[in-house]
Formats: sequence, C-alpha cells, structure tokens
Amino acid sequence: MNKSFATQVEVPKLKDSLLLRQNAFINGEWVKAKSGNTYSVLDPATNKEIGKVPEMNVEDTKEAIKAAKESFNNWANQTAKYRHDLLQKWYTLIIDNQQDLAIILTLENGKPINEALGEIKYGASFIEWFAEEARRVYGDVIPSPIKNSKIIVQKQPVGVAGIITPWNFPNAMITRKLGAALAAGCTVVIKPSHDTPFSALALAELAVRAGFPKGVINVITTEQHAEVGLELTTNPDVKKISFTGSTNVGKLLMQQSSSTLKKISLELGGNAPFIAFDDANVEAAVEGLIASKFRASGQTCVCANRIYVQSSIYAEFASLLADKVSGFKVGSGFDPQTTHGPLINSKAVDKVTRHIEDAVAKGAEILVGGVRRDGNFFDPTVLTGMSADMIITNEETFGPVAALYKFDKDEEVIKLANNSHVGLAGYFYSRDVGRCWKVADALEVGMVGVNTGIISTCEAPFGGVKESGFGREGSKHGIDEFLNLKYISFGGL
Ligand SMILES: NC(=O)c1ccc[n+]([C@@H]2O[C@H](COP(=O)([O-])OP(=O)(O)OC[C@H]3O[C@@H](n4cnc5c(N)ncnc54)[C@H](O)[C@@H]3O)[C@@H](O)[C@H]2O)c1
Ligand SMILES: O=CCCC(=O)O
Repeated sequence: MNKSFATQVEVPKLKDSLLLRQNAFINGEWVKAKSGNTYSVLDPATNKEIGKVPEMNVEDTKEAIKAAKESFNNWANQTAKYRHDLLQKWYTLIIDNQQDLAIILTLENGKPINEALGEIKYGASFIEWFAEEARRVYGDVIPSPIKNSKIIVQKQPVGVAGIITPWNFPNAMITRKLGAALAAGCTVVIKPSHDTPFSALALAELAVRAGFPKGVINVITTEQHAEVGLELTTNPDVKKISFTGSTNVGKLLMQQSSSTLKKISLELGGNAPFIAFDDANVEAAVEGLIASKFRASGQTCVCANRIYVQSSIYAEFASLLADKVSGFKVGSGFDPQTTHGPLINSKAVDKVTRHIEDAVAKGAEILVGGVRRDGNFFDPTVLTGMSADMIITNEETFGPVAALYKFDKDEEVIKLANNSHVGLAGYFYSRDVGRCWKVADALEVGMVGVNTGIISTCEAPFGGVKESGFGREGSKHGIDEFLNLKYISFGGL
C-alpha cells in the first residue's frame, strides 16, 4: 500500500469558474453575511484554504426564511408540470457540468475524483427522479358513508423546509432532499455542512441558470451551526426540518423543532452489520464488503461497521480481504492512481485512531493498515479478533477500518447484529434462499443488502429505524416527507 503517497497534486482548472461561488444565496442574490464575517474552507488533502464563505448568523437565517416564505405561495401554486420542467432543466445542467462539480466536491471533501463524479451522477438522479414524481402527487376519492357527498384527499406542500446536510455527500445529500421538496411545492433554506459549502453553492448557481424563481432556493453558510440550527428549528415560518447527520444532533434538532411541532425527517448515524455466512461465495462477499466498507474512505452512514464472518470461512475471508485492501492507494483525490482519499479532518482521523487503539488493547490484530499518515490520511485497515467489548462494536467508526468478528450460529449472529441502538443498513451474503428471507426479515434496520454491498439508488426508499431516525428519501415515498394530507368532506352534491 502507498508505494507513493501523493497529497499535493495539481487541482484541475474548472471549465466554468463561476461555479465556485464564495457568497451565500438568499432571495435570488449572491450575498455576504450581514456582519461581513467569513470563514475559510479547507481542502482536507492539504489543509490549504480553498476559499472563504460568509459566516452567517441568526439575522441572515431569518432573512433566508423570509425569502422562502414569500416565494412559497407562488411556487406551491405553479403546475406540477412547471416544477417538473425546471427540475429537469436543473438535472441537465448538473449533468452538463458534472466534471466541474466533481472537482469542487473533491476539493472540499477529498474523495477521489471518479468517486466524486459518481456522487454527482447519483445526486443528479434524485433531481431527475423527483422531476418525474412531481407529476404523480395523486390524492384519493373515497366512497362516503353519507349520501350526496364525497371524501376527497389531496396532498399539499408543507411550506418552507429547513434542510441541514453533512459533509460526506456534499452534493447528493442535498439533491435527495431538494428534489423531493421542490417537486412537492416547498421552498427551502439549506444549511450545508460548514466543511463543504461549495458543492451546495454550485448547485444553487445551476438552479439560477435553470430558472428557479427567486426565494425558492436559499443557501446559508456558517460555522455557527448551533445558532443557525436553533433559528431554523424554532422559527414558526419553517414548517419542515429535513436533517441528515449524526444521531446526537438529530435528537437535538427534534427537541428544538417540538416548540413549533414541525414535520421532521431524520437520516442519522448507522452501525451496519455485515454478515458472511458459510454458504456465501467468499470472493463476492469480500467484494461486496469492500464496496460497502471503503466507499468514501469508510465515511458513509451505510458503511459496514461490524463484520461478522462464520467460523468455517473466517480465515479465507480475512486473508482475501487483507490481500485486496493492501492493494489500495491512499492519496489526493486528484491523483488518478488514488483509490482512497483523506478523511474529512483531523478529528475524524483521531476517532479512527482511538477505535483501532482500543481494539488492539483489547486483543484485536491488525492484518493490514493501521497507520496514521501526515495530514488527514489513514491507511485502510483490516482488524481481526474483534469482540463485543470494543468501541467499534457500539460506535460507528466512520473511517476505513474493517473490523472482523467470528461467529458460529445464525441465531447468535442475528442477535449480535441487532444489538445496537441504531438500525440504518445491514448486509449479508448467503446462497440459501430460506436463510436469506429469514435473516432479511430479522435484521432491525431500514435497508438490507442481500448478496450486495451497494444499496443506494434513487428508486429505493433510503432511511432507518431505531435511533437511525425516521422518514424516507428517494423512491415514491420521498416526496411524502414534504406533503401534508388534506381531507375534504364534500357534501351537498
Ligand atoms: N442516515 C443518513 O442518510 C446519513 C447520511 C450521511 C451521514 N449520516 C450521518 O452523519 C454523521 C456524519 O456527518 P456529520 O459529522 O456532518 O454530522 P453532524 O451531525 O455533526 O453534522 C451534520 C450537519 O448538522 C450540522 N449541525 C451540527 N450541529 C448542529 C446543531 N447544533 N444545530 C444545527 N445543525 C448542526 C452540521 O453543520 C452539518 O451541516 C454520521 O453519523 C453519519 O452516519 C447519515
Ligand atoms: O452517508 C450516507 C448516504 C450514503 C448514500 O446515500 O448511499
């Protein structure tokens, strides 16, 4: 691994430099913070400044909410076809500019440029999907128990939506929410992660070009997330909060939102179990694990975190995995050789280090990796001999560490897999159809990958159970998160 470790690689030039916006976006204008303050956004591969964005506060947030409120009626009352056309146009612009958007994403997040390109296409798929769904917001006509009357149910947009997103998918976590919100007829105030505001601002720039009316999309940038979050969750003009991020912050936002009883959806942390049963195709299971575990250098909420391997295939699985992981190349996302980029910041690297040190102190063995590099880089790692008392068992690592546990019986592993307060994704490999149904039914998660490590797609409902939150994004269900049902009892007919 890391025969050459390139972190300082020249950043490709943007074809369209206007996509790298350094102002926030409120009511159709590129604006500075009222205070005039800014903060620096750093490239996680080099820790060098990429640029500055406004450091916004409660006053700026109020203004963005006001703009979203004032534009709401007009937007909600447009035809679904009109909203479809704008979303479709936006989708085309995102695809046309995918290379530049990927460069911006790699710059601020660090993921390898090809993976960033993959995220841009994945992100765009939600805009395309919800452009189509905009025209399928159907209601019901229900037989009434009363003569000469009808029961009608229609769906209406909730109102202004506050959207708070993380840094690990700076593009797709925004589009997955925005596609649904805008299709439904909501207007939005987005607060992207302070680490990755540029992808959000580039999306806003393309939305301007697509022709979205002013005030429909607003983006505020800030490092003062607590203060701005408090305003978004307590301002009575915000009717919906859609949040993706950690469970602790999700709980806080839910608590705050209760003061005005906002509709909420929370996509929170995971601690995904991955099970390789003894009848699995071991090679395929290892490939699936790598796809799940090491995507975005292990920084996805659906990354496998606890890897349970049945005793009889444990040694073969571990050795094959170690072999493949040792072929990874860590470095700048702009180096075409790089398979895995940096972690987002030094805090993330500290966490990975702490998890590995704890596991090793309690008896785990490092098969490959385990090395902290300069900057925010950490070598992809395989640990064997994991046990229940280790931190990794109970806490998502959010880094490139594959932690292998040995098990014997199906009942035992299902119990272990479900022994978590969160339940986002779970994966397993088996070729026994009966076992597949049984385990898929038994796993306490919102999403199950059977003989696959990749489950994310715009067509499927993304979301969790337990303390991984509630609500679903993508699929035919995603738009409902931004709609209210209205029942009309229509008499006198
Ligand atoms: N379930 C999902 O779909 C999903 C997707 C991506 C990430 N995640 C989870 O997100 C976490 C990693 O992302 P993160 O570190 O950015 O999470 P985080 O919770 O620290 O931050 C997420 C967002 O919330 C903001 N935030 C933080 N504190 C806030 C506050 N007090 N008020 C308002 N906003 C606040 C941040 O600025 C950021 O925009 C992991 O736990 C991961 O599993 C979940
Ligand atoms: O990190 C969580 C989201 C990842 C995904 O959508 O697959």
